[in-house]
Amino acid sequence: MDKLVLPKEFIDKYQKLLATKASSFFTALEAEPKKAFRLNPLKANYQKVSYDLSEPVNGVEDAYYGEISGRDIEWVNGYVYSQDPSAMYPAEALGVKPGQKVLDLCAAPGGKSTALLSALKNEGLLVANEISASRAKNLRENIERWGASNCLVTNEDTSQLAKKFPHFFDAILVDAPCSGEGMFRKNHDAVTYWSQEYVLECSSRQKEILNEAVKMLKTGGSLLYSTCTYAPEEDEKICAYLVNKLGFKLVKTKVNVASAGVPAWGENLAGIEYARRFWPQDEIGEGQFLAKFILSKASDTEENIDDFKQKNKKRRKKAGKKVEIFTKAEKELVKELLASFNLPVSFDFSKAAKSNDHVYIPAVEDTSQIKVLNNGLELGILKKGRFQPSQQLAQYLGQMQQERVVELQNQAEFEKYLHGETVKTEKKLKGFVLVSYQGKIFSFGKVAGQVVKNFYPKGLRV
Ligand SMILES: C[S@@+](CC[C@H](N)C(=O)[O-])C[C@H]1O[C@@H](n2cnc3c(N)ncnc32)[C@H](O)[C@@H]1O
Repeated sequence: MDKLVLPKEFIDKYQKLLATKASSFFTALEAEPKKAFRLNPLKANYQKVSYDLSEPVNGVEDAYYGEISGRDIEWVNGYVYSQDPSAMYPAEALGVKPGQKVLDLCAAPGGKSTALLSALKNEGLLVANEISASRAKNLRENIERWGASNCLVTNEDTSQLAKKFPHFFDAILVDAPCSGEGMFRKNHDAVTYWSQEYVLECSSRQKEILNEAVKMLKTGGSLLYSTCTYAPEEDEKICAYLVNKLGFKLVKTKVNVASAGVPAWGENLAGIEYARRFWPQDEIGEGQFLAKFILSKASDTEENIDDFKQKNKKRRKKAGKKVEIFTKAEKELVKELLASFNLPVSFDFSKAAKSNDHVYIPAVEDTSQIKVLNNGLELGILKKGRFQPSQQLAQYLGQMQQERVVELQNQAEFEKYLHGETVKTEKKLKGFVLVSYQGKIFSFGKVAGQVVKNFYPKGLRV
């Protein structure tokens, strides 16, 4: 990588803000970035990976320092997620519990969503939203790999989402779009976007997003605000906005590493020292800021919330949701395939629905008025009287030990499969099987004779 060249305005700003500590900040920005990964506790035997697990990330469950590749079987089958170590702390600090209704408002590519899904343990709901359509596609793929069944992936504008879910969530993560100063060390090009005007622009956008987020949180619910920038305008000052304008209270989190929020940068707000700043000189990871809040009292009256709900009901009626018949014969086809595999105890086929020939178990029943990329667990597609299981189902079944599996014999076979080619098998099986490599299930295949036909999705092939 080329040498990091910081804008003069940036240097002057942090020289002033950090005074005697500035030189250690600038020196740390020239050091190597820290790399880490999280394991996926939703998968069977999830700690059986080929990586060195001797250096855990302090205070983050199932997280370790080290580098992984997007070609590794562990990545392909969702056993690991590569993440900046300091970016692991916001989801940890939110402290969600299985069964809660959680929103990740700015979710792509999904680092924090996958951590929230691990914490939810398949119970409750995660709505993972991303405003950019291309980034939302990537989010969907990462969530599919994780193998969870309780996630709604949406591609919505925050205000539209707020209309849909008034005071609905127990916990919300706002990992806000920001000026990205914390990215400078690992991506030198990120510097080119930086200016003080951009910092202020980001700060206004963050307030707009939070104005909508508050409408979706229950009274007493938790909000975790995070950025990957050091700028006080986007960090402590936004905390002051949340407390002074939106009715939040700053609270302590279980994260006790890194540095404290700086009172002088946040209008001397009570509790700002509970916020955490991850500086590169803290030697944990790249840049990150986090603060946790409780919503003391929703500013809308209960009447307003009821009014919201009524309007939503009317809209749904107006949209005249098309009911698609999922016939008994179709259900039997799906059940027949599922019967060949071990299913998690939480699996509940009674909720299965059909839409445009796709069979799925919804995480949210009514999704009218919002753009949905994936709702719950996609089981597969009905095609000409046949049922073809989905990639998400293969990843979900990877939560359990399975018997109907074809194990690929070597790296060359694995790469062939990822490329979309068929492979040979000696196993006396017929029809749909799970395909695994190094004991890790990552796809469906279909056996005919001694050949495993490739069902790894075209969009994922490499
Ligand atoms: C810091 S990134 C999120 C990283 C993600 N939480 C993770 O851990 O992988 C911020 C995201 O917010 C999205 N974004 C920008 N404006 C938004 C808005 N108004 N509402 C929701 N998301 C927005 C960006 O496209 C970007 O993907």
